[in-house]
Amino acid sequence: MSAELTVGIAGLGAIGLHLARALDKGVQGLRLVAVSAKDQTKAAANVAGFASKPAIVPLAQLAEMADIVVEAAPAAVFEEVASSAIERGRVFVPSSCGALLPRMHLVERAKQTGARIIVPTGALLGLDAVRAAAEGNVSSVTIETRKPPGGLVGAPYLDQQKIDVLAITTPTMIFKGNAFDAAQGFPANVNVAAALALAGIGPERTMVEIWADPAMTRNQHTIRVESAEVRLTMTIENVPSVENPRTGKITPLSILACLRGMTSTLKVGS
Ligand SMILES: NC(=O)C1=CN([C@@H]2O[C@H](COP(=O)(O)OP(=O)(O)OC[C@H]3O[C@@H](n4cnc5c(N)ncnc54)[C@H](O)[C@@H]3O)[C@@H](O)[C@H]2O)C=CC1
Ligand SMILES: O=C([O-])CC(=O)C(=O)O
Repeated sequence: MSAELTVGIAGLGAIGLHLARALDKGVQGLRLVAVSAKDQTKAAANVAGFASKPAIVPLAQLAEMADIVVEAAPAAVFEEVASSAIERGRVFVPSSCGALLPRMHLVERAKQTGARIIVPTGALLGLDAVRAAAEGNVSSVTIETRKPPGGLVGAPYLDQQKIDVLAITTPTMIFKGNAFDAAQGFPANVNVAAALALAGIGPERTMVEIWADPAMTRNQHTIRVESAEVRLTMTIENVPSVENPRTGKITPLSILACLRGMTSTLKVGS
């Protein structure tokens, strides 16, 4: 491994811009070299004060410049970012990991090109423990997500079911099903369910409940795992980002910790 790994970031929103700023402040062994954005002028203004300005390039060019490509863009452009990184044998770090579930051929392709796909814990917690449990005999994995209604706005499932989420006045379960269907119906809201499914027993067997709760001020996720060896119950309460209330502020921090773990001498947690 070279002494320094270069990083490219697709998307400069709630996740990407925070991560870019943190990398620019200096992280041992990592150097931000390129970013992609929908609005180039805004992106140029965003990186204008950086100590080391990254190049602003089209999505597919990130993989030409960076060892690690972090995807932090809408799920609609996931495939373009993922494919270019995987074809070049890069380390691909997806935020929109719900978009990976129907594209597991990318994992097969990565085996051929030598790329790695590293799904960060993101807005969730405890995926180290879930992965450990999954080495044994797991009988069930569930996640219950509760968000303020504003954190669910725009989900295709709500349109299909004609649910006006902003009209909800009491805690209401708006979805119950498996992680695969949850990711399809809520592509910008429950990437956490996809990450949990990938860490544990897969998207068909991982069960998801999504609640719209007007009393909530945080995005809350509770994981429950039952296995022959262990019982896990874990809750995270995420402060929503100002830029995007669907996204918890912990997410760019989690990705930063994930990247740091790729170069650090001491790495804690498996
Ligand atoms: N894995 C996890 O735990 C979490 C995943 N997410 C997901 O991560 C992704 C990013 O989330 P946020 O940063 O909150 O979204 P955001 O909406 O704040 O930022 C996305 C950025 O991508 C930009 N963008 C749009 N089209 C683009 C294009 N063609 N090329 C380059 N940039 C483009 C937008 O202008 C925006 O600045 C979303 O898919 C979100 O659902 C969000 C929270 C947690
Ligand atoms: O999973 C997601 O896409 C986002 C989320 O719930 C959070 O940030 O709490």
